[in-house]
Amino acid sequence: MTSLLLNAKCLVVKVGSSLVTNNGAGLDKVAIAAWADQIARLVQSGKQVVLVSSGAVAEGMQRLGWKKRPVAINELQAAAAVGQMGLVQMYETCFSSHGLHTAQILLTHADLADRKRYLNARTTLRTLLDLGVIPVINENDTVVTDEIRFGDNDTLGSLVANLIEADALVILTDQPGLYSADPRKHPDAEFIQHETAGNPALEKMAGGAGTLIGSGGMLTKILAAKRAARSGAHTIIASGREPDVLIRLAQGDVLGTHLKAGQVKTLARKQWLADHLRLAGKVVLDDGAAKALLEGGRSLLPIGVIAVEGSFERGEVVSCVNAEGREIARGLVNYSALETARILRKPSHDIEHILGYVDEAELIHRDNLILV
Ligand SMILES: Nc1ncnc2c1ncn2[C@@H]1O[C@H](COP(=O)(O)OP(=O)(O)O)[C@@H](O)[C@H]1O
Ligand SMILES: N[C@@H](CCC(=O)OP(=O)(O)O)C(=O)O
Repeated sequence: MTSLLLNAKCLVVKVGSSLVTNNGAGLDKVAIAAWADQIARLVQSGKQVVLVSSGAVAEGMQRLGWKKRPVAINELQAAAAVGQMGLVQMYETCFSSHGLHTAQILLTHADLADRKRYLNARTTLRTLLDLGVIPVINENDTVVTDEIRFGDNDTLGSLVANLIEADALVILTDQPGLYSADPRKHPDAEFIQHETAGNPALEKMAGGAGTLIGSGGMLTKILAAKRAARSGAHTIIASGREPDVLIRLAQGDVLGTHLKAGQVKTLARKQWLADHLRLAGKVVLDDGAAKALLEGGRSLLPIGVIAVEGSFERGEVVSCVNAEGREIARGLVNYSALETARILRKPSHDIEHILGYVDEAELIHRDNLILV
């Protein structure tokens, strides 16, 4: 068995807060220099690497002399703004000693939910990679609030892997990988070396964050692997403290937990639809429409919709639920919630008569729809 990184050309490497900041003690210069050194060697060997780094809040707290993580969102945002300066300074210094440029990219959920901004981010990232620059990504903590933030960078890492259609996502953390239970609480837990990403059994093994510095714990890593697998990316969860971990993985050594992407790759546009973490609204389908989507691969017509919820606009992503309320698909709507409420249960040839105009015969075209 060889490492899933052996043949990967384009990778996303994510490093967690506890690693980057030495458990909140301040930026770990030695560790950061070691990852930069490894990434530089990977780039020199022809690979493309995007770095997703946490640690802004923890480093900001350290710089401001705050002992306790604040609860107030404005204080967290202030800490992130201070800490992000330290993070990028450190990465720039470390990578420039290898003759490599770095680029700071701060993303929010809204950036990836908006199709134009999503495509802009993708083009910029690809351009940077083609130029041999190392993009250093974090969430734009200063402008996001609790309801709209990714929160943990595992999720962000998987969305970035999907965005650039990376071959692998490497999540470096403070444990050697995934165990059958949190090893901090269950020292006898078994190590998981190989699994298929998306196996529901993994979610039961994974617990929350191990320290007050990290967020999300193993569960967000397992869910990130499931998400990344949809675009064909394998995930490796490994210890960032293991010497030369990235190099050894790239040479074929099996370190950490390898979560293989089992499923067929979803088209990039459909992947973008699936990656929406928050949806603008809901349409409830009758049984016939649900069947047409699930079994016939058909578009959703207004006649198959029995109710509408939320206040979405044309072009937003909505959830399609069956009569029992279970989500079966999601897609880009051609009509707003108000318009949909007026044309639901009606045949498409009546749309013009009801609304005074017609955009499309379908409420959601099958090219803009993904089953979930
Ligand atoms: N099944 C598990 N296997 C390994 N670690 C686990 C498991 N469940 C929970 N954890 C915890 O997840 C922690 C890593 O996640 P987290 O604290 O969020 O770190 P990071 O900042 O690297 O994202 C570990 O320190 C560990 O205590
Ligand atoms: N964007 C935040 C990261 C949030 C976080 O704690 O993520 P992680 O440690 O990767 O679980 C920061 O830079 O502080």
